[in-house]
Amino acid sequence: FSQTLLHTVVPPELRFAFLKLFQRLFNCFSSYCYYEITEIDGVNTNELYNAVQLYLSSSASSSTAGTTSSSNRLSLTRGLNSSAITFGLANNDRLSDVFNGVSVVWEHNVTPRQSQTFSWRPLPEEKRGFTLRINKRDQPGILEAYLEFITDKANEIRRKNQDRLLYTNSRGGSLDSRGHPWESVPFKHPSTFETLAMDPIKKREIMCDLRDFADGQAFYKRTGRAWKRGYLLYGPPGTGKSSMIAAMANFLGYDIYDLELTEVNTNSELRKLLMKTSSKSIIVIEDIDCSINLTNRKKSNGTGVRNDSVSDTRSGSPGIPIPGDPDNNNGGNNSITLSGLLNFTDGLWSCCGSERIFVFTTNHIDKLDPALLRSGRMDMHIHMSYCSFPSLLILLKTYLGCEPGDISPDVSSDLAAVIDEAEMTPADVSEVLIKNRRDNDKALRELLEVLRKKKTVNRRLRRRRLVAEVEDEAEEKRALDSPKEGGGAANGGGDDVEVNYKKSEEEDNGID
Ligand SMILES: Nc1ncnc2c1ncn2[C@@H]1O[C@H](COP(=O)(O)OP(=O)(O)OP(=O)(O)O)[C@@H](O)[C@H]1O
Ligand SMILES: [Mg+2]
Repeated sequence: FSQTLLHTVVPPELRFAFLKLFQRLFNCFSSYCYYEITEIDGVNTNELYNAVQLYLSSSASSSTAGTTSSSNRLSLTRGLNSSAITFGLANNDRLSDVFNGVSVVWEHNVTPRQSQTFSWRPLPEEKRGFTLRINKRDQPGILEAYLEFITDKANEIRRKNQDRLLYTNSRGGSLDSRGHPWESVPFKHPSTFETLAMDPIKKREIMCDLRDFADGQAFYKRTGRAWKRGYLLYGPPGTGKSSMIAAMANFLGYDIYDLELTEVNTNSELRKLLMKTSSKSIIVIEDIDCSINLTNRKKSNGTGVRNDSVSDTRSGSPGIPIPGDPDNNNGGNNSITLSGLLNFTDGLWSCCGSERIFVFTTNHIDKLDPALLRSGRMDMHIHMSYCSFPSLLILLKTYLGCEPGDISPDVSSDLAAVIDEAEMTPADVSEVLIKNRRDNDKALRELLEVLRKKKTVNRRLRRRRLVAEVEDEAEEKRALDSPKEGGGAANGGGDDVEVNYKKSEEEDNGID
């Protein structure tokens, strides 16, 4: 009641001035420094807040030496489908900690947000933050080292926690009440580099590359490069591109942001999504050739409809994000373009975090714009191929528990003889193995049979294609040899040019 009375009687300006004066007096006489770490810092999520929360939750749960909570009340949370339980400080609870012999106090503050008359986006209903209290005489030496310690510790906890997060932008560009455009679920894909069937040498190369990247903070700083790396995975469906991404995430302990480009309407929306990704993450765009008209680098028609016409393609100089390009700072109506995507991976905005991996996948590398493929943009092109003999050995081991020594030499050489020509994907091979996993001999017999059949079919198809090609060539030759009919040369010259132009464009696109 007294508070309501105070609010109604005392004008807000006076109340504010009084509060400020009181704070100044308090600061003069207090022997402590206070640091506020709020959950949202302007537009961005404050990574330090998350780190502190993780650090304190582990301290609170294990009640390590030196850490004491002022009350026995802790909040417990377990996310949907998550296997980890997180301890947290309850609202407005305190916890004291000791670092390098200096004691500090943390307080978790949750206050209801003042109702606002206007806001650009819905804000969370409450303001959350931690207050760190350090004695003024200890503050100069300890603060920086302590915060660094907390950040490292939080990263370690995150890594130990087996649950990675998988984020999607299925809501399009709209934000939730905490200002996040991404929705997350615990990521539990069991694929690892051990279970991934591919050439072992190539696999080792990729693993070393990933390890070098994760440990390369000093290298990237020294060379003046942004701490990010791009991988392009290409190959037919079912060769393990998505499994490879999961294996990468499990190997490095990174979260995955699965970016659905068709849900993003404008380049600025794309940029906002990028800004809201955290470091130590893999940003994935699957089937990039299907998600966007990647040859269209021109301004779209402004209706939000993508312009797929041939006449609009291949404009602009490839490879360079165009400064001042209307696409890059559009008013909100333009649909997403290639230059927007290139800026996303490569422009200045792509460096608004660090330690990030971009992975694009495609079934048709020949359909991609050279701008996307140029070196420095996608650092490594990884071909996921049909099942080879070394890949088959990995599948036999994971699905049947068969070591190479367990397979009879005859069967082994029979398999080796047909596997390449059969052109079967690891997904197809694993289907046969799963079906017969109770009986290894039967599985191998059936697999051999399927591979042989597939090899025969492939040979027949290849022969038919060859005959058709020879016939086409002969027909073309006949057409060139025979004299031109009618007087169409003067009139139809332009058409000839048009046809030739289209043909060369098809060739450019890599249609073989
Ligand atoms: N190289 C591989 N090693 C192990 N398993 C594989 C491999 N490739 C495919 N598989 C199996 O096949 C299934 C499908 O593979 P995956 O989704 O990774 O293929 P993809 O290349 O991403 O296909 P798409 O191009 O259709 O997206 C996986 O669940 C996995 O079990
Ligand atoms: Mg896939």
